[in-house]
Amino acid sequence: MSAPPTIGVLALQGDIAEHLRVLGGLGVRTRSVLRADQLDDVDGLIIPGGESTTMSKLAVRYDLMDPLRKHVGEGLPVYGTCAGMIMLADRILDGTADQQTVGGIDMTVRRNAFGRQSESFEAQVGIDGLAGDPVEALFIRAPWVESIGTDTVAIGQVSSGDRAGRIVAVRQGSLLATSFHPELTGDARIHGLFVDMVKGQA
Ligand SMILES: NC(=O)CC[C@H](N)C(=O)O
Repeated sequence: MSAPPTIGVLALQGDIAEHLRVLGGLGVRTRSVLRADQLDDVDGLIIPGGESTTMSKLAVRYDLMDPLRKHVGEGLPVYGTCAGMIMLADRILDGTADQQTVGGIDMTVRRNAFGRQSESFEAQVGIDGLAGDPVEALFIRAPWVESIGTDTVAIGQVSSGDRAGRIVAVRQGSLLATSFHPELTGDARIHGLFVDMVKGQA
């Protein structure tokens, strides 16, 4: 049997521990990534939820922005949740003037699109390719995907209510992003999908 893959969590800011915990339950090796050279040691990377403007500033300060772009360009599988989704977007709306992203997914993402922290909510989201019930998705000052390019696949949309149809999960090649936080709701299926992507099985 081949060794389990090592999946890193970008540890600049955000809900790092929660992702490490879910990954640990899936039998992969994990490590926190804070330096560019650590990117060479991982088979996949998660960019957590948090605050994308802060994460962006810290990535620049820690000399991680260009190395992250390089690894994404070379095909490193990366999964971004919420602020992590924003970090993976080629284009953002309602960002701050100096806000940079790693990019990689051909999409336009609107920050804080679902409203303020007090308007955090849960909704059921069916994810294409995921067996079983829809995911109980938790949105916290979440972005939505305003538009996607031809190579980007919308794999999850809000199914009911006044946000029905909003794209909240996308995949483009080895990159995956969700507006919501499966690391906080105890449903490991999306992390499982990402582990399969890292293994080249999805
Ligand atoms: N829960 C989150 O990750 C919130 C994201 C945050 N609103 C941002 O713009 O970065």
